[in-house]
Amino acid sequence: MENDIKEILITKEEIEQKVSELGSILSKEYEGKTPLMVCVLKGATLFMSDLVRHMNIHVEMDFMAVSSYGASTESSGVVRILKDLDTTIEGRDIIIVEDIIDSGLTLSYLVDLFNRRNINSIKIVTLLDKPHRRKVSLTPDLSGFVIPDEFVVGYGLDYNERYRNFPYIGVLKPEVYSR
Ligand SMILES: O=P(O)(O)OC[C@H]1O[C@H](OP(=O)(O)OP(=O)(O)O)[C@H](O)[C@@H]1O
Ligand code: HPA
Ligand SMILES: [Mg+2]
Repeated sequence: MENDIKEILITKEEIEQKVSELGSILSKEYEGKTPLMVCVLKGATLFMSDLVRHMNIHVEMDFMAVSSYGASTESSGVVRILKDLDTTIEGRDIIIVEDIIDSGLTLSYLVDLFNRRNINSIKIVTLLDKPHRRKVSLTPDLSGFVIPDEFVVGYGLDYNERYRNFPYIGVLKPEVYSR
């Protein structure tokens, strides 16, 4: 299983340190407010669950499932909503929590959707940003690591639903997805 990884890009310790920093920044930015943290399933689950434990303000959590990759390393370009929010978001301060922004298609779709629903504010926090592959212009408000144009897995990120449980971010060997 670990043989499928070409190199470790970000270690477990580096992730822990960064997530703690991001949690502190968000706690200060949202002091006195109760933001609604929206986790984009499934990739962002590990990041979200660690991030909220580094926030010392009240937060609410909700989950949205969208999918555009399937069993591929390229976005299909078609974003499908598989599960919508349970919470009414009118008037809320929304923090969208993502594991990675790649083409930007998933998030630009979600941001457009939220902006049509009378919210108070919206910010994007992502653990990883892969800016070289953007197909739409989109900049996160807060990002953990800018990474090169390689397909990565681990800490929530998958290839064909596997590798999400790896504690680090690793580059997948190309032969894994070309075989
Ligand atoms: O910027 P983009 O090119 O849109 O790519 C980023 C999105 O792709 C991945 O999700 P995916 O659709 O693979 O679903 P998953 O989170 O369940 O793996 C990832 O978790 C982001 O949500
Ligand atoms: O590099 C990636 N890895 C896993 N899932 C992804 N979804 C967009 N980019 C990636
Ligand atoms: Mg995926």
